[in-house]
Amino acid sequence: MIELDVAFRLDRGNFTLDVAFTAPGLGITGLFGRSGCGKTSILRCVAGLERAAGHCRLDGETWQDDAKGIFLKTHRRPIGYVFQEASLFAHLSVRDNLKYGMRRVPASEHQIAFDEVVDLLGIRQHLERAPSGLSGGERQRVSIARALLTSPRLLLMDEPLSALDHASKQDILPYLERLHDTLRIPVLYVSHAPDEVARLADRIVLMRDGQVQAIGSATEILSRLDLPLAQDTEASALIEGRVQSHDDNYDLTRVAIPGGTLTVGRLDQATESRIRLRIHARDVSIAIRKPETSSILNVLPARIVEMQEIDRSHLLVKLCTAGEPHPPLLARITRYSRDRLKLEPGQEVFAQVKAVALMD
Ligand SMILES: Nc1ncnc2c1ncn2[C@@H]1O[C@H](COP(=O)(O)OP(=O)(O)OP(=O)(O)O)[C@@H](O)[C@H]1O
Repeated sequence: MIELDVAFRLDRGNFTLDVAFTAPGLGITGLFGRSGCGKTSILRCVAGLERAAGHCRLDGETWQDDAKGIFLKTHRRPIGYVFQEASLFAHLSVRDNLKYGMRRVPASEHQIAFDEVVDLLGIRQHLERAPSGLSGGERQRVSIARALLTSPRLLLMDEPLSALDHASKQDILPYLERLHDTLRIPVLYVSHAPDEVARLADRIVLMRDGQVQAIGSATEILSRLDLPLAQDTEASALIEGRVQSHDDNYDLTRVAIPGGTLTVGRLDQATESRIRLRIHARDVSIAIRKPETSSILNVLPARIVEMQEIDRSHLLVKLCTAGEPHPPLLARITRYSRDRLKLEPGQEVFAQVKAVALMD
């Protein structure tokens, strides 16, 4: 199993980066934290653009090891780097920008074909255009394609969506998800947007003041009440499911999840497809008896694991659903409701889920 293994220590006067973590060789590892906590510094150290003390290995290949006096220069590390702003050559067409990336590696080492990348990122119709004529989102897709065409063994993405407006972000996210599903290249993805991390990351490294505050699967980190992602207004839980059936009459889809079924607006996915759903805390309410007369379709038996007040009127409730492996759900309710329903940890309740979003 390919694995990224890093340990960096970097002193910059009033900022010290001191981190050590491993990331799996597949999927997206989100580096998440406030501005200035050291996310970009980690990417720069992995890329060899910054020289911290420590080590950096990918799949047993050492890019840096101070103990052994090893430090590979950036151009010798098989990485693709995508920045906030697309940095394309203005005088070259999109096609030539892409070819430029490809030429950086010998043909024998090409892992991904030109056409595959072009189609994956949906940029075929732009190939002969100049970068200046593209929208921000299109330019960023070209930058990602260019990075991929260098056949990297690790893709570093530093807030690739932060310079885009909301519509362009929504436009590009499905492409990033496709990359995730299609390519077997691990990605280190820096973001300070909880929404983006929840949508894309499999694993989250949560940073604070130059250190790793927590690390774990996205499901776990998103639902930990002691961590900032759960405190956010976008707080949500991820749940894995399987498309069970489609209801043509009502245009709905039934999704089997551990311990129950969710009925959602019709999904394009074929039956038996594995999918990831996101359920916002604000869309979950709690009932102590099974509601029989509600318009809400999704009612799941669950148990209260933990509760935490988030302000004077609201609290977050962490629930676990009935079936193995008991995926967590978050519910944002009022303190008043907690007192009225006399809710407490350990109690068996029903979670009413008002809305569910498909992640991939
Ligand atoms: N070249 C530099 N010289 C000195 N200090 C720097 C340099 N680059 C960054 N810093 C400082 O190091 C700290 C970490 O910066 P870094 O860019 O890694 O944070 P970040 O989490 O990526 O922030 P952001 O989300 O704003 O990009 C900050 O306090 C920053 O001011």
